[in-house]
Amino acid sequence: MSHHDWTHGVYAITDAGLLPDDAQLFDGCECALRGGLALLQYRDKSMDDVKRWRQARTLTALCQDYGVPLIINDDVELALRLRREGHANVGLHLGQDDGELSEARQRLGGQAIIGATCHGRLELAEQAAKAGASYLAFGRFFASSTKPDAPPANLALLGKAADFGLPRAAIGGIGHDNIHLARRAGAELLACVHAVFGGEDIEARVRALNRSLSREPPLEATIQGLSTG
Ligand SMILES: Cc1ncc(COP(=O)(O)OP(=O)(O)O)c(N)n1
Ligand SMILES: Cc1ncsc1CCOP(=O)(O)O
Ligand SMILES: [Mg+2]
Repeated sequence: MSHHDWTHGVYAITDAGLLPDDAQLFDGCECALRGGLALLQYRDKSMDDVKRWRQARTLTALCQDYGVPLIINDDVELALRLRREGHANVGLHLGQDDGELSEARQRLGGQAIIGATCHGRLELAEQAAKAGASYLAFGRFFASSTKPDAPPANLALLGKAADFGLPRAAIGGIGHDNIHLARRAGAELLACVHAVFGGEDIEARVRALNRSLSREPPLEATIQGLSTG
């Protein structure tokens, strides 16, 4: 677990429409993990607490096998319950309407990974950084079939967000054709639903995304290379 670098790479997010039952969810996530993930997020908007607990618990154990953190979307109570069971690899993602980040930080402790949605707004990123966020998520950058009405954001924002000193996640329509653009603009984490889970051979899809990323080093590495080389 400790050697895993969660701050760079593909950040896969589950979708209950694309992975409609336990078997498809667990199998799809295992394939994605085999392809190489920085982070996996469990995103399920249902009110079915029994299902959510069962699925999140199994995904936690699966992620542990691969040394990858599991991020719970929206639900601090679920994340807390898993951490209290001893799953130190569980984190949380909070949007602007999902509760106070500072309170979640207090409850989950200093070690938990907590991400924050900042849409296209640097002032939200500043607030989230001050409240104890571990990473800042920006977007949507491209058209998204998963969340078409998410507020749009401009890629130039990612460069401006470097000063917060936290990993930047890009989300919204990220896929094979544009992942390099989000990386080049500064995103360390490339968050995808459809590009990972929206087709056959999930492992191959993640491997292809990783190959695109390896051809496009992080912005800071490029700048450092230019200044030293
Ligand atoms: C990595 C990442 N970034 C943004 C979001 C969106 O969070 P939110 O605005 O709360 O919207 P929902 O996902 O809850 O619909 C995310 N989940 N993950
Ligand atoms: C949850 C969320 N928030 C902004 S866009 C989005 C959905 C991302 O899904 P996709 O990668 O399929 O566009
Ligand atoms: Mg949310």
